[in-house]
Amino acid sequence: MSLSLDIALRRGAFALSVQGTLPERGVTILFGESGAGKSSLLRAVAGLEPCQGRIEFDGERWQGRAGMLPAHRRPVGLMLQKPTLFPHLDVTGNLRYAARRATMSGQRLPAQRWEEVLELLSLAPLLPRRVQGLSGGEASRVALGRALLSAPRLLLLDEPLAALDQARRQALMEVIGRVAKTIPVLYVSHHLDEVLTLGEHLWWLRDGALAAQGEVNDVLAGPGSPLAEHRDAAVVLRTRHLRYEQDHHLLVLALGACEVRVPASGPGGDTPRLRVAARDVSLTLSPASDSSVLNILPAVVDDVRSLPQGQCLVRLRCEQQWLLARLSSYSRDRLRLAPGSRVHAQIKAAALV
Ligand SMILES: Nc1ncnc2c1ncn2[C@@H]1O[C@H](COP(=O)(O)OP(=O)(O)OP(=O)(O)O)[C@@H](O)[C@H]1O
Repeated sequence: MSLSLDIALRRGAFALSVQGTLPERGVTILFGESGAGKSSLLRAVAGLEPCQGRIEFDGERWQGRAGMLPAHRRPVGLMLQKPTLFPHLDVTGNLRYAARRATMSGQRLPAQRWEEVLELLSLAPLLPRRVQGLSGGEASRVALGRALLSAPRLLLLDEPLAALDQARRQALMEVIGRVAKTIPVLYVSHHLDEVLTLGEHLWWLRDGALAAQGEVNDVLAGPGSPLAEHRDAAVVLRTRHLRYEQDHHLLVLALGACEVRVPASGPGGDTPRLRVAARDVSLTLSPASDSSVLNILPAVVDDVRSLPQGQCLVRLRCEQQWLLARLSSYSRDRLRLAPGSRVHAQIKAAALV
């Protein structure tokens, strides 16, 4: 456990009260609707928002009865919703400031770190630029670079990709995912796409309190899932790379003892996270041998939840992981689906691109 907190704050009519612990590594998405209190919570952790209660990080007390550790002494890399760069410094000056801060706080910035961050975020062409002239996306990249160069032990990001186009979003999500292999990242978002691409853990904030927290799939598929009624309800399956079938351009992944085939242009590298939308999963009682569907996985129904407009959401246990299927209530009744029913989940490979 890295960050542990039990805090409360009040701003006008809004009250925040949160108890939680963050894992030692990985991206934890702080998810919730607009006004749920995500930014307030992030700012409180950074020391920018006075609050009551306790905040500890790696055994250090940042906030407690004895007082509050000032923001500049907390080893956090912070990127706020609106990147706040120093207007009197150019991009180089902004980045060097963060690197100096790291050295002052006793962290040693490895020599190649500067080059790495410039490379990761394609910052070299921006170095001589004044910050006033930067586009929103460029300013976001500089702000993230600054956060990374401060040698943080905890990265706090408030909607860091909001100003970026899709290609840059994808690239930066990869950068953040890589950083999160070594330190914890608390990442504010209300985009399901970011949850499914990056989130290993999820803190779901509703009306100033954590409605659920845990491993991303446990929350997404859990009984009070924030997304159950969402048309894009989905889970992320953890799989292992098995092989690439060149003839059919298919990547074969292991999901427990089962194989899953996904269209791919090449063998790929990292441990694949497989996003499976509930609406792309259909169920049969026996495994179809004459179906065009490539992925047919045995599963057991855990729960069936009725949704509006004659729909239902079926939660399945499949190779020790959760899977969701969105069906019509008509199909549920026709197949007599109930907790304990043994079924076969069909997932079209084309839906997994
Ligand atoms: N100084 C303040 N005085 C009064 N209300 C405030 C103050 N600061 C924040 N609030 C209110 O607290 C609530 C939570 O704000 P916060 O910015 O933390 O939400 P959020 O989940 O980050 O929202 P968004 O996704 O829109 O950024 C909002 O209703 C906001 O209006």
